[in-house]
This record gives sequence, structure tokens and C-alpha cells, in this order.
Amino acid sequence: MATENKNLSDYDKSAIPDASNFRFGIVVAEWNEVITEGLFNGAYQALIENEVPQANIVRWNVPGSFELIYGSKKMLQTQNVDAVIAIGCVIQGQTKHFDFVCEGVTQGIKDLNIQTDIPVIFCVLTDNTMQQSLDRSGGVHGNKGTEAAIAAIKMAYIRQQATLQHQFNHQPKLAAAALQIEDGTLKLEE
Ligand SMILES: Nc1c(NC[C@H](O)[C@H](O)[C@H](O)CO)[nH]c(=O)[nH]c1=O
Ligand SMILES: CC(=O)[C@@H](O)COP(=O)(O)O
Repeated sequence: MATENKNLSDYDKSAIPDASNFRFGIVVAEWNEVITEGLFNGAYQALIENEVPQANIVRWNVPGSFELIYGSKKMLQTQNVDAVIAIGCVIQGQTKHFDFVCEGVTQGIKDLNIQTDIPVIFCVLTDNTMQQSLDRSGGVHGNKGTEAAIAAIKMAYIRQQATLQHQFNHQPKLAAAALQIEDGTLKLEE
């Protein structure tokens, strides 16, 4: 299904996991700033609407989409986040540079998802025209930033559940204590 057949901002709020304890990093490319700011606003508002505290959202800017790779790597290494959203907008110019930037950032973010334990969400528009980018950053096709924020919440939840399951499998008492701390039922002996 192409974007033109779905609205990028649509999601079922009742199907979104509790995100109130998650921390999110958002790395924003400055190239095509009008577009990336629109994508950021979509992502930020979606996180806030899903009970993520403002203090749990860390934003860094990088020069262009190619720098999203390094910026996302340093974000997940240093900011104790549960997911990173990488926001960029690459628009076809006169040369093949578009191809190399798009392929580079795609492969780089894919590599981060393989090589690290923190999900990095690909919120990079790769469009032929500025109008296509406007349409996908709060225009007629919705906002890819919103879509990316929902993906970030879902992937942070998957990571959390997988980590807990692994602990239960290998350290059941520690995992049970972690859950009791999480829900406030842990009773410490005097
Ligand atoms: N043309 C676009 C770029 N190009 C810049 C690169 O992303 C990079 O910053 C530069 O090659 C230095 O390493 N970046 C975008 O995000 N969008 C473009 O349309
Ligand atoms: C994606 C780009 O780097 C591109 O917009 C730069 O434009 P050009 O190919 O005309 O140099």
C-alpha cells in the first residue's frame, strides 16, 4: 500500500502500550528544515499525547540526514533512551547525491538496529519533490513523524518485554523484583 492510500497520522490510541516511563531521543537533520520541523512536531505531539513526559524527550540537531547515523549512535550511547527517532528529509536534486545519501542513511540506521540494543526508527523522507515532502510532514498524507513516534513506542515496549522475558528465563527472582518495583508492590524486609 502506498502512502497515498493511508494517512500517516492515523493510529488506534487504545492499541498503544503505556509509554509514560519510556525515554525517547529525537535526532533532527537541519537540511530541508521546514520539513524536518514538521516531522519533529508530529513526533513530539504524538509522544506527548501518549503520556510521555516532556522531560523524557531529548532532542539533538545534526547538519543533514547522513549525520543522523552518528547522532543516533551517540544519542543511544549516552542519553539512557528506550528508542531513538531519526528525522530527515532528502529531496532529489540534479545529481546522484540523493541516491548515496538515501542509501547511506538507510544502511547506517539499519546497522544501528542490528549492532545495538536500542531501536532506531527511520523517519527519513526520500522524496522526488518538496511537495511530496510537504504532503508527508503534516499535509494531505498526514505526518510521518507521528507514524515514527508510534513505532518508537511500540518498539520500546517490545524491547522492554523481551528484556524482562530474558531475565525471567535466566534470573527469575531478579525479574520478579523488577516487576514489583515497577508496580510498587515490592516489600523490603526490615
Ligand atoms: N541534499 C540533502 C542532504 N545532503 C547533505 C548530507 O545529508 C550530509 O549532511 C552532507 O553530505 C555532509 O555529510 N541532506 C539532507 O538531509 N537532505 C538533502 O536533501
Ligand atoms: C540529496 C542531495 O544531496 C541533493 O539534494 C543535492 O542536490 P544536487 O544533487 O543538485 O547537488
